[in-house]
Amino acid sequence: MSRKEAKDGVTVEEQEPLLDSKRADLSGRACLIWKNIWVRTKSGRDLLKGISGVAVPGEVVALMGASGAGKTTLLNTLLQRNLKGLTVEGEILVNGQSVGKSVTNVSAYVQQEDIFVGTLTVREHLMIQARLRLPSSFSAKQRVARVEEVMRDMMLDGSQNSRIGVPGIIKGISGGEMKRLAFATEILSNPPILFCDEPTTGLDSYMAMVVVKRLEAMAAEQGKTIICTIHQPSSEVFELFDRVVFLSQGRVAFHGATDEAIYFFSDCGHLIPDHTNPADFYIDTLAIWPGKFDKHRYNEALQQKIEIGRTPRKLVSRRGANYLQVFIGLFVRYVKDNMRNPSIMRAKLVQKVVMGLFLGSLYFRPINDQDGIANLKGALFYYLAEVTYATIFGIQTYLPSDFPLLTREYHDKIYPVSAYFIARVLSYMPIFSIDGMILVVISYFMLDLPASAARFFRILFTVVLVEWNVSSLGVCICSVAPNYAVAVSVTGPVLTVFSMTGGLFTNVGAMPSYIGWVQYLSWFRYGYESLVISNWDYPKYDNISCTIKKGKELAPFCMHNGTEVIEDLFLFLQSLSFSVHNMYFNWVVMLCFTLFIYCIGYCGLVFRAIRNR
Ligand SMILES: Nc1ncnc2c1ncn2[C@@H]1O[C@H](COP(=O)(O)OP(=O)(O)OP(=O)(O)O)[C@@H](O)[C@H]1O
Repeated sequence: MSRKEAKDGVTVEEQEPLLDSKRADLSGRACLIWKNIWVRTKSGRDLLKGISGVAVPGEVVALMGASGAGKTTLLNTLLQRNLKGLTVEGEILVNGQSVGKSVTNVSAYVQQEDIFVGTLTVREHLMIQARLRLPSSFSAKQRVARVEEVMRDMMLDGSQNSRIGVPGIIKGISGGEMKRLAFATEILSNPPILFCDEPTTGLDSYMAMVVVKRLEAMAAEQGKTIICTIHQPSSEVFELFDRVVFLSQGRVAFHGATDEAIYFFSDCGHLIPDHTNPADFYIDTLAIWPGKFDKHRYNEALQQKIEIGRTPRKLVSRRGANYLQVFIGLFVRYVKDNMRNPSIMRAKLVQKVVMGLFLGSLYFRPINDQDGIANLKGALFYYLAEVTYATIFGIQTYLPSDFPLLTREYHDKIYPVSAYFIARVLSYMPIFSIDGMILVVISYFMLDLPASAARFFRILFTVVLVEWNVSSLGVCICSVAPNYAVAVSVTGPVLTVFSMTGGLFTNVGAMPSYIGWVQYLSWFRYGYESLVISNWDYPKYDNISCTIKKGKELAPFCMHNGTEVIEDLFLFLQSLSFSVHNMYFNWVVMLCFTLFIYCIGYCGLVFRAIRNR
């Protein structure tokens, strides 16, 4: 874009096309215009009042203005996001075409808040993002090459093997590196338009300068159209922008080249004092006189640009990765995250070793009298309780924190919710199977359970199935509940009800019919019945003495063998159709429940993700 000096010393752009036809055909370029945008709240308040503007390839446009001027509202309107409860009128065109919400296909959005999976390294994060964002036609080699290119572009080579970290929780890369990583992530797929919300917030002046210089270089070298909101830039940073849009009270107070601002303000009788930060001066001045720009010749030039920008040109949408590729990317991401999360991996496995040893030591005696029977009944129920509480609260501690990243990437059209959901569930599956197995393996012989491979595997599989059932409920509640606090508040009572109706604590056969149905939802019921059948229906327990308290007293009610124990338990549960034939039926029921509960969770998550745009 060439400029010439006008007679009055004002620099104006020559009337050349915004995009010549050759450049437009280079498909990677996009010209964005917005015309006569009105944004209104339900109560009738106008947040944006007929705003128009243009952003062209090769330029960085800064949206500035005092707090509450409407910068974020304009950015959201251009991006078609966060507009709940607002009505929007006006025209938004990319290369002369109205794209609506599909603006996502030709743009990337670097949001103010950086959200990453903090356990990954910079390189791992970008490799996974390359899998998620680059077309499936890219080979592994090409993905590596692209990642290395953006790391070089964003000067992240030095920190590529550092963990990203979570500010205030896990020490990781610096704030500046995190911001550059956010840019690197968004430019991987080489979008023609880049929106940035406050890209320098939280950075020191040097880092802010580095970030804006990178933006400037990307615009100049790659022909990107870059639009950022920015708050109080230093003079040096301000001068780096090609074009500034000053907003005041929902109107455009100035829209033009950065170096034209000084002439516009002096035309309006506001000469910038020496040693003053121009951005601060302009914003302070704007607050008191919105509306002057409408009559100024710079506005006429702007309107002409907008008209030229309306001419339809070719626009190539981003092609994404296929389903399998994004699924693999997400699965790798969450497996790595789980493996590196000490509370999920190490703490859980150590906990199960400790609890297995504790349980085995507590009931470490042969099952040869009535005390042994009572102990073993409790120990079998404890298996279910241990895999229930630790699993569900373990999932609920971490899963809700996935939601912000999920909604962001979902609305960026990087993957569908189903790919995330399946990958997340499958990443949890090995952990929430192995820990139950550890519990059983460690305590099995200490509890004097049947020395039979078939019995061992039946008990093991029953415990694992219960754990899968519990995991599905944990994931489901987190997917449906609006936040962690609600999820935990709902879970506590649900677990109490299910454990109470599981068969050990309550004579469920005598429960009133209006509440009795609850037991049919409880994995405690199905799991306990299968454990009872697997264990007690075994010849080992054929010769049990009627004594209690280490052979000193005779028990008032005596069970002489495992069959009598089963009969006694099933008598207690008689009207529940507990039966020795239910072993495999219970497994099928628990599997079906697991799948059904996951389906409910998935639907709830999709609903929440869609609403969160
Ligand atoms: N959804 C909404 N409903 C009602 N009012 C809103 C909504 N969104 C924004 N506003 C109001 O619109 C005005 C402009 O807000 P906006 O966030 O766009 O300002 P901003 O220039 O980005 O300010 P800041 O620099 O403080 O972020 C504010 O007065 C804000 O309270």
